[in-house]
Amino acid sequence: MIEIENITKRYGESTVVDDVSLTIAPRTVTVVVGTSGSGKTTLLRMVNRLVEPTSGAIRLDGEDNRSLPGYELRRRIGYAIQGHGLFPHRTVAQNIATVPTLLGWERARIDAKVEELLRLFQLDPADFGPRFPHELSGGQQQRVGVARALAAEPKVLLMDEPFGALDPIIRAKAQDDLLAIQKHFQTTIILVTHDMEEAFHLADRIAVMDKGKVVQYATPAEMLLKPATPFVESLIGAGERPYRLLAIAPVSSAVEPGAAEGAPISSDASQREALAELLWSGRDALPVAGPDGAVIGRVSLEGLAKRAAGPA
Ligand SMILES: Nc1ncnc2c1ncn2[C@@H]1O[C@H](COP(=O)(O)OP(=O)(O)OP(=O)(O)O)[C@@H](O)[C@H]1O
Repeated sequence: MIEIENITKRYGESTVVDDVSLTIAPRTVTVVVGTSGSGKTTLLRMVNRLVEPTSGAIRLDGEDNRSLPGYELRRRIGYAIQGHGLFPHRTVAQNIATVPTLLGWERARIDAKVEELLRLFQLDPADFGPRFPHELSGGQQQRVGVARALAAEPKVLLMDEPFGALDPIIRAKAQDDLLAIQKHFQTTIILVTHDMEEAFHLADRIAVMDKGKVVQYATPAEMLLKPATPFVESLIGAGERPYRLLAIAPVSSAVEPGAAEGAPISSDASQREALAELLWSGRDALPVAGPDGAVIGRVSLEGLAKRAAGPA
């Protein structure tokens, strides 16, 4: 659990993070979105104390993040940034081993971890381990950057526009990989992006920042249903793409197990029709009827929000 309590950061006269409070549940993905300069990066960096707050407190599992020296805190918290930040003169394996080495892990444990991570990120250890960063594609470098951030098995991973430099197709793949890995390691992730589609795809909860303040902190579905301010509404409405994606996909490909109340929707209907019905009726989920009329599962607002943001 991460508790951010009344955190403020001022530089001279300007308040760049203004009295922000957020509670982040363990093993969830929280995405911070907002316009450029709204304070997203500053907020993130106060968690691992790359930036010291002017006032307020941050607790990790109940422990104030000032109870450790900054460098020690940063060994415990993974940090991945845009452009990956790999050491150019170290191999991929050495890059991933950076923090475990600092922590004094035994060689065999480090080697096993490097191999496990490379495999998880679908990079053959024998082939990629000995390479240098410039011998990798952008997408591969990014994966190694995230693998390095996870090497010491941090409970918390901070990510600042980690996929910003990737083209849209690789980006969608990288996001899916991240979700799989987050589930595997049960990591708590805070990720900063300016991309709403990315936010909807990845987030359990989204924090929208505007001028240093968090103006809404909610699940994607809640945000779709009830944007807190016109600014949030404009962010959500920014792209037609999610709705187009929903319009071309049938409900049958979004069916989840489970029950829901009320009249069922046909599995042949479009996901956009299902979304319209959900929003219109204020329900979280609808039962889905198969071709023979029998209920085969449900379609949920949460599930559709994720799909709308996902790859086509
Ligand atoms: N060290 C600093 N000294 C003075 N002002 C700073 C410093 N760091 C950041 N700022 C200012 O704080 C504000 C918030 O910056 P921050 O990087 O947190 O925004 P952001 O939301 O992450 O923006 P972007 O999406 O453009 O990266 C900006 O106006 C920035 O100029």
